[in-house]
Amino acid sequence: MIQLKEVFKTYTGRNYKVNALNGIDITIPNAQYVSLVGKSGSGKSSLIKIIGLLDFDYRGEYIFQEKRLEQHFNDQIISNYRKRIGYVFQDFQLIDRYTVQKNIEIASVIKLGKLDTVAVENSLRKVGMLEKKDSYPDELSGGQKQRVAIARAMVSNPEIIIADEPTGAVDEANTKGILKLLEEIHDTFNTTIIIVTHDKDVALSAQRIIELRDGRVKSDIFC
Ligand SMILES: Nc1ncnc2c1ncn2[C@@H]1O[C@H](COP(=O)(O)OP(=O)(O)OP(=O)(O)O)[C@@H](O)[C@H]1O
Repeated sequence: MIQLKEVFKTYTGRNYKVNALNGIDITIPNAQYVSLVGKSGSGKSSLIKIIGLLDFDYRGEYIFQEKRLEQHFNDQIISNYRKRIGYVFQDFQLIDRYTVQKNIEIASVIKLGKLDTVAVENSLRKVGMLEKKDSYPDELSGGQKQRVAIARAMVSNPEIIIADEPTGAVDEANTKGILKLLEEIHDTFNTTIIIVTHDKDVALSAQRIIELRDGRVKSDIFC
């Protein structure tokens, strides 16, 4: 379970101060499939960076699987927590000069601290991309690249997948394929899925839709 209690995030610079999150209270039980929506600037990215343990500079409380996360945690502890989260990005963030397999292998080394060839093969199989393991990212369609990115997220067998606009750069047919894949992962492995989207249909594919406005939860609907 993920719990955020009264979370505030402020960006400050020499000439600016932006209150991006203004008291977020959210509980997401394990194995829930959630979409996070809201207008541009409403705080979605700020929120998933905190949930995804990519930003510790906030006020409030974050409880991750019953453990309160502390901002002074050292890198080793943080990376142990990050292993439990898989990230999927709109622009795939694959390394173009490496094959599909090598991309996943690198993630295995980073996330697991070792090359786990079985985990690499399994995650490519799960997303139906094992046959393309020797291809380079620029030989793949957008939908195929996103499948590889999902395989990369799966390599550490994460409890949570955070997907930031995963269908933002693919066409309608591939959007359906990616949503089906995320749904299968959710159903098969009980993975918690948090998907940020601007697309109403994508949002509706989730079990729950949380809408942010001005850094606050505007609505929280169970579908
Ligand atoms: N690094 C930063 N420095 C200063 N302000 C920032 C920074 N990142 C975000 N902001 C501001 O914080 C607010 C929330 O931004 P955030 O990126 O979280 O919103 P969002 O809902 O993800 O937007 P989008 O849909 O456009 O990605 C906005 O006013 C934004 O300008």
